[in-house]
Amino acid sequence: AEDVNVDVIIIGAGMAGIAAGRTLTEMGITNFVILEATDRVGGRIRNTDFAGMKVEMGANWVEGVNGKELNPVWDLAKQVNLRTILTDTSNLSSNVYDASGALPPQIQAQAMATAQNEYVNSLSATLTANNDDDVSVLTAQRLFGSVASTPVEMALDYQLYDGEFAEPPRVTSLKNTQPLPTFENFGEDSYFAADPRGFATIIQPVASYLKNTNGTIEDPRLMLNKVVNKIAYGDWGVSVSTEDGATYTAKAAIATVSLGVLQSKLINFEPDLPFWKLEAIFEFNMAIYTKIFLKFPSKFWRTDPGTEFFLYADDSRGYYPVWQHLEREFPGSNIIFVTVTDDESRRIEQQSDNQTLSEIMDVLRKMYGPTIPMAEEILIPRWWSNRFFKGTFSNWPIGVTSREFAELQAPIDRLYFAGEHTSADYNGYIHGAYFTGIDAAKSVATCLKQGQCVSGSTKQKNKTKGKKLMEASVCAAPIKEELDAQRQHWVKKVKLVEEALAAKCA
Ligand SMILES: Cc1cc2nc3c(=O)[nH]c(=O)nc-3n(C[C@H](O)[C@H](O)[C@H](O)COP(=O)(O)OP(=O)(O)OC[C@H]3O[C@@H](n4cnc5c(N)ncnc54)[C@H](O)[C@@H]3O)c2cc1C
Repeated sequence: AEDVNVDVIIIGAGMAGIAAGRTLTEMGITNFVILEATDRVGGRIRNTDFAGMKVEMGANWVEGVNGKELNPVWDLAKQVNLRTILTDTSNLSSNVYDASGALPPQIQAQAMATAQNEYVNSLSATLTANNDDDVSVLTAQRLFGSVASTPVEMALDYQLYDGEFAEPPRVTSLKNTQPLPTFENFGEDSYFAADPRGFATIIQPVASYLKNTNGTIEDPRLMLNKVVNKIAYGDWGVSVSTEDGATYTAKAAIATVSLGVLQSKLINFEPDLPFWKLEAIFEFNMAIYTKIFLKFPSKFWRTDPGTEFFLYADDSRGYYPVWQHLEREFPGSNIIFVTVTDDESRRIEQQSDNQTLSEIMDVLRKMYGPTIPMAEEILIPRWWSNRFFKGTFSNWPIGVTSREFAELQAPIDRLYFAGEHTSADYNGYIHGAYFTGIDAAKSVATCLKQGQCVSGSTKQKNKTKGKKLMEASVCAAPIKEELDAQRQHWVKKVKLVEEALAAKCA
């Protein structure tokens, strides 16, 4: 088996990993390898053939455009002349359906959703200004007295929150998502990538240091089909093993694998990651967002201006709720897609495509009547089942403080972490991944070139209790005593209740 020694190992060739390699190069470090599990560069930005077109199974939008700062992803899109279409959801309320067909414009429901969004933002600002504890988005909705309850309200609410974070308002942190830095800093607009070369073309300019003389990404340092299954680390450096039996040793490594992968057992860390790191990894959420594409022989949906998005308001929140046609992107293609998230994504990933198709046809017949044609093709991405992703993007849940988030980002010895889930302001997005790759590479360069290496937790010292619990076996005497004492306490209480009842019934 191979045994390679380099300065730095980058794990993962998504946006974060490729950006990290560019920054290392700019800082004079060129002796590195990029180990990528799949056979391609791009990670969660990936298109595929569908019904003679190219559709994006992963990231689709440049989110946050036309604002006070330039989104670096928009800059990249401009550099490669990416074909994009401005997304417009302003007309959504006139395009709502329920089980009995099209509904009249839902002006009131949409006005409520918009007003609520503003209220929720200002509450978040107040909490942050007063340094108050975080609450969930749902808590804010309850305070406002406007929890979505009818099917139409739920569909609009779903589009607004789950449609962005892929998890419901009851899960999502208010302080860390409302307002969202992506739209605050880069602008309110989003552009939908519809380019036959694929959205991943935006990585081309970032990867120029990996290009051969023909301009294709090909470099001996970029190693595809290399599945990392072990990372040994210490203040001496890192040693990374792959499933094919090779070992790579380096002064430092940058792991850009997704949060879902970190939460899985794919990579074995040696020594085990410290408790504070595990806690941060397991507290944060890997959400699931699934776009299901359908090809029809003919159109039965509206295509007049402003009808790109349409909603299905089912009694069950999140049941095939958000629809989009691709008539503007690919005229005459007769392709639409529906977005589901979270538990629905998990359910759908586990059943057959035919089962999903039949559920979808039932919904569409309710929306448009029984005579619509049958779909000819269906495409269901399965990001959650894929061991190299285990979900689609991270969502900041209620309960994770910024200090705990810093633990998610923090390096341990010479092992650094990057990837979308480590971006405090832009987690979940391509631009988040991009910034974290650059930042991690800068930290590594500072460590290797100037000997200034940071490591560890910001609250490691406060964490000794949890750490002790983790380290000690449950059978260790002191813990067993504590559990026994607790059990005794409850046994006593139950006895009291039993006695009281017995006396009453006697
Ligand atoms: C369905 C979907 C929709 C999205 N929509 C948008 C959107 O519209 N706009 C937006 O900005 N963002 C969107 N995102 C999020 C965006 O795609 C990600 O934030 C970003 O691409 C993540 O980049 P990354 O480099 O952090 O991670 P990744 O792209 O996941 O890169 C990590 C790489 O590590 C590799 N890897 C994993 N395990 C191993 C291992 N053991 N050994 C070696 N390599 C390994 C993976 O194969 C992958 O290539 C979406 C994502 C999905 C999936």
